Amino acid sequence: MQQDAAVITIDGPSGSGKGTLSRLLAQKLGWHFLDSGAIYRVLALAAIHHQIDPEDEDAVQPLAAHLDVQFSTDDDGEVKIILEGENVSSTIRTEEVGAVASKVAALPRVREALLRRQRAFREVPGLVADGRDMGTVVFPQAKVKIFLTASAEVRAQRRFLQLKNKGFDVKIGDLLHDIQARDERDTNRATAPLVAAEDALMLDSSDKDITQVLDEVYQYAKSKLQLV
Ligand SMILES: Nc1ncnc2c1ncn2[C@@H]1O[C@H](COP(=O)(O)OP(=O)(O)OP(=O)(O)O)[C@@H](O)[C@H]1O
Ligand SMILES: Nc1ccn([C@H]2C[C@H](O)[C@@H](COP(=O)(O)O)O2)c(=O)n1
Repeated sequence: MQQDAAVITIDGPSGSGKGTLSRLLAQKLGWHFLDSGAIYRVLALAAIHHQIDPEDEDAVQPLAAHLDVQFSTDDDGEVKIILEGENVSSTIRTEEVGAVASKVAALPRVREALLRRQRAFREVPGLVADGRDMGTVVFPQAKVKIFLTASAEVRAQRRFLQLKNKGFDVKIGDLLHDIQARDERDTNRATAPLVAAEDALMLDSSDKDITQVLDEVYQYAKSKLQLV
């Protein structure tokens, strides 16, 4: 039953490695995976396509409530995202879409409209949920909560390598500026700000590679959930 499914939440700022960690952890456990940032990014792209002002709550709320999006996972574990019939899996990953996502995400009625959609990902045997408010708002009853951080400079460097490898022409100074602006907006918004849940394990990944982070979180989750 959906309500019986265990949940592990992984929250933190942009580029801290939440997505990478959550995907690997879900694979290791054989659990489902929710990339909640992708939902906000898809909504941002829909707003761009429909020429809707991302700060106009009255216009964005109905778009969020009726968002025509499907998520599917292929045999290699790759997630495919279809918005209004179009494959947007890579388009949503640009910094431009990320910045608009951060604006639509600041609107309280938009967040409310997306709650049920996110909670529907909770299925047996379990869910690893990645975002900003997974442990505080969406799944406050989760037994395992992680708040993953890294310095802004380390996150900008990681994003630089990631985007370079994808063939994007980017400057590290611009990326650092974007990351700091996004941190500021995500942390200081009134509704569901980026903040660690009181019962979250705080983990700074600045000096750890992803294998170390995964191992630490896996051991912690195993002991909290009493998995063998
Ligand atoms: N511990 C780590 N050490 C080095 N690189 C890492 C580490 N964790 C993640 N990365 C790399 O950093 C980049 C950003 O990671 P990722 O996309 O997982 O971050 P994120 O927190 O999900 O960001 P966003 O919230 O913006 O989606 C990726 O290229 C990833 O491979
Ligand atoms: N649970 C969430 C997930 C994401 N957001 C917002 C904040 C981010 O700036 C933007 C894009 O997220 P990313 O893909 O970079 O993780 O979406 C949020 O407010 N709450």
